[in-house]
Amino acid sequence: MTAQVGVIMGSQSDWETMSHACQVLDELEIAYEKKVVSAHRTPDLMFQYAEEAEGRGIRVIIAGAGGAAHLPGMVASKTVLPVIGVPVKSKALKGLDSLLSIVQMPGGIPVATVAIGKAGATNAGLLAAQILGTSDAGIRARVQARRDRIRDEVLESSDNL
Ligand SMILES: Nc1c(C(=O)O)ncn1[C@@H]1O[C@H](COP(=O)(O)O)[C@@H](O)[C@H]1O
Repeated sequence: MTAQVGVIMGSQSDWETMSHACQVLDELEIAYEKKVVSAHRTPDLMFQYAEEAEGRGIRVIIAGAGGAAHLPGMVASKTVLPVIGVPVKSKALKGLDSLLSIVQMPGGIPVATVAIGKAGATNAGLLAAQILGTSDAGIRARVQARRDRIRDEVLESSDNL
């Protein structure tokens, strides 16, 4: 199946976080590709990836990076596909640096920024699914079923107090 979501990250060390986005996509039966691409360390590959993604059938890009997290914004500058930025938790500043680097885009080039770390990566997977779901009833139904399951788990959690 052709990948509809491109999951990219600045370093292999981001995988622990970004794997949570991929888990959601697996769960919702959405085809994706995953790759290490860095604005800083592999700038030519980054531009090539951003320029070629749409032509390969990618519809949404999830980009995770930590520290001076320029990857999501730079990718967004080279494609009109929606880019979801995941701030990876950094050691020195606990991801606040990543968050601010990703969220404070100049007007005109948006990056949809989620929360720092695992919850953000999970939500990035869900947001990508919801974007694809606007034109795919099957994905919409699977997202709704996941919501229903979470609701039921929360309602049942009172029984274990
Ligand atoms: N922020 C970026 C970019 C980028 O934005 O292009 N490339 C790598 N990195 C980040 O550097 C951190 C440390 O990377 P290493 O663990 O490889 O030293 C990672 O969180 C990565 O996302």
